[in-house]
Amino acid sequence: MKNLALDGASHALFFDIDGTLLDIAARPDDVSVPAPLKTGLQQLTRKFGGALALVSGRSVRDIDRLFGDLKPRASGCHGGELRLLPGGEVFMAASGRLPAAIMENLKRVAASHRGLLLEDKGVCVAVHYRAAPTLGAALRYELEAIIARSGETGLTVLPGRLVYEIKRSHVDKGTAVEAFMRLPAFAGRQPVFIGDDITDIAAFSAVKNVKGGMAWSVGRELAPATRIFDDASDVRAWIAAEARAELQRSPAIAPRLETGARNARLA
Ligand SMILES: O=P(O)(O)OC[C@H]1O[C@H](O[C@H]2O[C@H](CO)[C@@H](O)[C@H](O)[C@H]2O)[C@H](O)[C@@H](O)[C@@H]1O
Repeated sequence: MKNLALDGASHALFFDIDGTLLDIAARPDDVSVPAPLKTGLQQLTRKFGGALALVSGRSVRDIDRLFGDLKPRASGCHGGELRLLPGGEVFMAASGRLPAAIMENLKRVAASHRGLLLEDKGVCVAVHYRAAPTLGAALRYELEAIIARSGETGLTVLPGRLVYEIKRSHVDKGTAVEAFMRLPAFAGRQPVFIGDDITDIAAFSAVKNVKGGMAWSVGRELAPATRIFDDASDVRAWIAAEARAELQRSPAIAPRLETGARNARLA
């Protein structure tokens, strides 16, 4: 078991979701969230004084669909959405949905090639090509041409795991981490970001800009992160061990998810 020696009083924890907390699946809706992961995150939220957030490319709405009652502090759409308080309001850090003309073109492209999947997440959009991996380079070219032809500035095509994300350029996972670090629950703590993908690099850089901040990658070296975990199950095992240690430290805390979510909201 990994002994990473984090201190609940002085660190803050940020987790990417797909490939970090959850195993990669064929389609976005095929992932499953093991119940022990939810209770583990709930215990860690308590241990770290509420200084824990999920920072994802998924929308916050989708995060809540997956994690149910947990409703953690979260950023969705690669920094485009922010929920700064557990169970609180979701703020749009990016300016609204993508223009209708761009959406139409993205839908046309997705429909014209077998194996492409368009995921409309509101302030960002994903075009998945996991089922058509050979399309990667041509698809990127086509998506960038759509953005360029639209005349719309401030949009980026961000490559991820067999996916291209179309998002506003002024937000990313790094700006999301910075927003959380300004909150009282996080301020003065040393942030740790755990992620597996190149879309996490902005967040890795953001935590490394804070004195004592640490960037930990999953499954591969991803500078400026250090590879710590082998895969998502390794991350989940570490969370479970940390959660067990926290339960032993304060056994009076009821492990039921509902209770934990309420406690997290108070943190
Ligand atoms: O930033 P993350 O929390 O890691 O989210 C990144 C994207 O994850 C999802 O797509 C990826 O995972 C799918 C399920 O395993 C997989 O089928 C797909 O190929 C991956 O790209 C999600 O659908 C996206 O919206 C997220 O941006």
